[in-house]
Amino acid sequence: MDANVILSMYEDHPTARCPDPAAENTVGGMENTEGLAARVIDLTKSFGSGSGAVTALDAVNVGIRRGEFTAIMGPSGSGKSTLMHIMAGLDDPTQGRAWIGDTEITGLGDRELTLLRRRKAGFVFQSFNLVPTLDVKANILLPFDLDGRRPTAAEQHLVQDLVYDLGLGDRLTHRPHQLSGGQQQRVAIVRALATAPDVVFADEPTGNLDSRTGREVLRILRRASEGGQSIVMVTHDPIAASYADRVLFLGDGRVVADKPRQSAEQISEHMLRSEMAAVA
Ligand SMILES: Nc1ncnc2c1ncn2[C@@H]1O[C@H](COP(=O)(O)OP(=O)(O)OP(=O)(O)O)[C@@H](O)[C@H]1O
Repeated sequence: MDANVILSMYEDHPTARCPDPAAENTVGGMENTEGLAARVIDLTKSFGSGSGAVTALDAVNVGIRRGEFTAIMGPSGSGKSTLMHIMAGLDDPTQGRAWIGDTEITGLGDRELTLLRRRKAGFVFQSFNLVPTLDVKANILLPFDLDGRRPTAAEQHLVQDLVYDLGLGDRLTHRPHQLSGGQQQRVAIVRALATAPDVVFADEPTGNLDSRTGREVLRILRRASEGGQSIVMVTHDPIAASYADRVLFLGDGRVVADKPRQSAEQISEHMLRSEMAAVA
């Protein structure tokens, strides 16, 4: 893994900005925007052009409530990762607007966006993993280092608790290549939560984990949301999604259902029904 790619999550991320978002500041289907940790309106994302063009997102409106654990589900190719990348300010929409907290990120300069991401957001993305030249401890403390500060006493406690809960205590001096995929994933999770960011974006955070560790991660994410952080998690796993307060289902680049907490059985049933509808 190229260290520059990983650092780019926290450092300047060169992207083409949405030049002049023309949409009115009315948020379809969203209540009071003050309670939202992140939101997007009329979000459209296309890749390619001409006959090869793909519409990954089609006029999506989503608000992520503060202190809520939101799961995003949907068939492969439905736009989950694209939505999360744009919400996290790691990619730009073709059209539409996006906010983290009260700050609109579409049109924001690279430097401001970097600072905002660094201070307000945490990331667990499979494609953005650990810096290979740093040991586990340094990887975990990277967001603090890049922000030019040391963790506060409370943050040190939080990190220690997370390291203990996720069984990484005896791995702090190891480099990523000396860890299993699941251990690397756990380090990424500790790093994402270490600064207690307002919003954590997690793409398949339990994907590489055995079921016991996966449950521990989900409990930790739930606990973080109960403490007031917002969690946005893309997952294919109905059991993982059953830990969330809210489940958004995407289909063909649109939000096709927005449900309050569901059991794993209800989620599986919904997924099955929508997959059958798609092939009918
Ligand atoms: N960089 C890209 N260039 C071209 N097409 C892309 C690109 N990124 C995504 N797409 C297309 O956009 C659509 C949505 O992709 P996305 O990765 O968001 O789906 P997903 O729901 O996260 O899928 P999965 O569950 O398989 O990870 C897909 O058709 C995909 O092929």
